[in-house]
Amino acid sequence: MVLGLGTGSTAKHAVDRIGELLRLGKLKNIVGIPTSKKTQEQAISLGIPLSDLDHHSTIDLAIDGADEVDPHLNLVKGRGGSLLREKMVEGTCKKFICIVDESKLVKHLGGSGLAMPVEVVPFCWKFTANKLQNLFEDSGCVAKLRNDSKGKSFVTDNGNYIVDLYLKKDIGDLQVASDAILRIAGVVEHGMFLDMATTIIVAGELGITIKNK
Ligand SMILES: O=C(CO)[C@H](O)[C@H](O)COP(=O)(O)O
Repeated sequence: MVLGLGTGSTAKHAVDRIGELLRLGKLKNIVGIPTSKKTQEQAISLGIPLSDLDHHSTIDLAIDGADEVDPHLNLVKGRGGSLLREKMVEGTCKKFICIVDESKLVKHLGGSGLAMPVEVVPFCWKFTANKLQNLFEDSGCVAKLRNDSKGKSFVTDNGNYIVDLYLKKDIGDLQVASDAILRIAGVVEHGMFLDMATTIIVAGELGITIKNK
């Protein structure tokens, strides 16, 4: 079984558990495809055999967290900065299980006032950020370059920057917005994961809810 290994504080628990099941001999014949360098390091430390998309063009199952989930199981991801590799891995899997707590449930993606991440090439990033801000002018968009904890530009695993879009209103049709973002030169990928998750596991005060596509 080829398993996509997600990134973030939630996915970390799933990867730990996969490592534990392997160690106990309860899981066999699996290979993991990590969605970030951080997850790769974690998986190596747990002894999970790893590979990549060059060797496995189809993934059986991916498990990851998300920053926002709408009622149609569309997601915002990438506030942890790993959206490109996550989208490459999760875009090629037969089943994508996303685990969140109920604070991540929203009516409309991007309407929470929190960041909608876009990975951009560092070359003339201000040009790209301005284009993004202008694209969503009607939604009161402010585009900001993400900084790391030392106040320097955050650099992704792929050597790119992240521009976070802060929206005052939702951006309307998500597929139209996605296509428009991807048409801007300088954009590598965005954090809207549309129609990709097949199952959402939501942890709430009253227990666990499972939503299937
Ligand atoms: O997309 C991601 C990383 O790029 C994460 O899955 C997302 O940010 C959720 O993280 P957490 O489980 O820590 O809340």
